[in-house]
Amino acid sequence: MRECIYLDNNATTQIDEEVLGAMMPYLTLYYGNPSSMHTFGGQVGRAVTTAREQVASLLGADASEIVFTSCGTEGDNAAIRGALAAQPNKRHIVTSEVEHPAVLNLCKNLEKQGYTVTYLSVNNQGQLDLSEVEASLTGNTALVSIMYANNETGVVFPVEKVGQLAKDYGAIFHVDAVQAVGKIPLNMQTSTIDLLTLSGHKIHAPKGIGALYVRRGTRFRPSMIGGHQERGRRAGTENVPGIVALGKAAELAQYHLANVSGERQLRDYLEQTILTLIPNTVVNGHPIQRLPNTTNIGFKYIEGEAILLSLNQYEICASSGSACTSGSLEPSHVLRAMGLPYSVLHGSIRFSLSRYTTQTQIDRVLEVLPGIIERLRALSPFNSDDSSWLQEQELAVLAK
Ligand SMILES: Cc1ncc(COP(=O)(O)O)c(C=O)c1O
Ligand code: FES
Repeated sequence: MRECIYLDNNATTQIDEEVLGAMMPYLTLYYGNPSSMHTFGGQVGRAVTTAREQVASLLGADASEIVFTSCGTEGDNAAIRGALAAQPNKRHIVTSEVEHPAVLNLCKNLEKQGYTVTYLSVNNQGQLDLSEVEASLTGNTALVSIMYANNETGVVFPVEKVGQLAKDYGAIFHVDAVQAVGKIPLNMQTSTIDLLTLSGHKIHAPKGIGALYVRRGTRFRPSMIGGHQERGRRAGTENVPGIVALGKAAELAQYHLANVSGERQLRDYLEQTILTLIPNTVVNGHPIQRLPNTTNIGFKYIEGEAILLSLNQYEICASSGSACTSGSLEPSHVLRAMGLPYSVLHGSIRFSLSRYTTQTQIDRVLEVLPGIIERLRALSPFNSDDSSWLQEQELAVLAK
């Protein structure tokens, strides 16, 4: 297996060694079913209880409010479908144009089933307009679903202000916090959030495990029907090793939250040096209201995919847009919603750091990147905003 300088942590993260150590015995020795009556199963049940407490503690929630799921996508689906099913007479949903496909495509699907969906716009720094949020709400709004932080730009939404508005109109408030958990301190005790999604593989646990926070008293119907697991909120024999891993990852995330300033400093150093060394570069997203680990940079007049391939030759992993849309060569829906010009839309790269990122790694990126950009720009068919080809492309994007 090849190793790389891994700056794609918003796509997925390395499993922490302690997390792996914690889950291993539950793949081998302790294979009992947590619902079994015998002691062998019972000890496994206790491990699930501990993990539930660890996840609850990271969120400032009660353990009874945590439902384990298979991933962030399942959490988003369960939250949205569960909140809608519990309020069959309300047929309106409010979300944003920049959500992850787990929310966006589900909402598009729900429109076909007769729901009306308002997709809130963002400005050119990726921010919501609170007056637009308020204007969108009605007594028929069943649910407001917005992300805490954007996976592509790292822009953080004013979640509590949106939640307050949702409450004023009697709507259930769901937050996709897949990118925020472990990067921003969260406390459900003082929050307006009713339902919150998180995913293990973004916080150094394995893929295939996640959790949904369901505030006590929230109207919610389960999507997965079967046994009594997760207090009837998500049937199916528990993914015990995954759950134990998520619990440990949550405990470690809570510990590391105190040190995110180191990550932020490295991110700022990377970003500032790129902006200084390389002409015609811009940061996409609000400069301050952003996750500490993410920078999305537009390198004007070149294709992001070409930059990625060149970085890959130096064993540097970054990304353009989100993992699930990259490969399609369609410009990112998030950057498009921000109304960025064509030259930036196509030449944007996301670097996302983790607690494992080192100064040496960032220095290596800064050593090779200016040369890559210079070479690619020399080959580019358009290298200024006045090129007629570029102007045609701008018009084509606007027409879409
Ligand atoms: C904001 C956001 N929501 C949801 C998901 C989906 O999570 P999972 O990959 O665990 O299904 C992701 C992962 O890319 C994400 O970034
Ligand atoms: S599934 Fe990860 S970015 Fe979309």
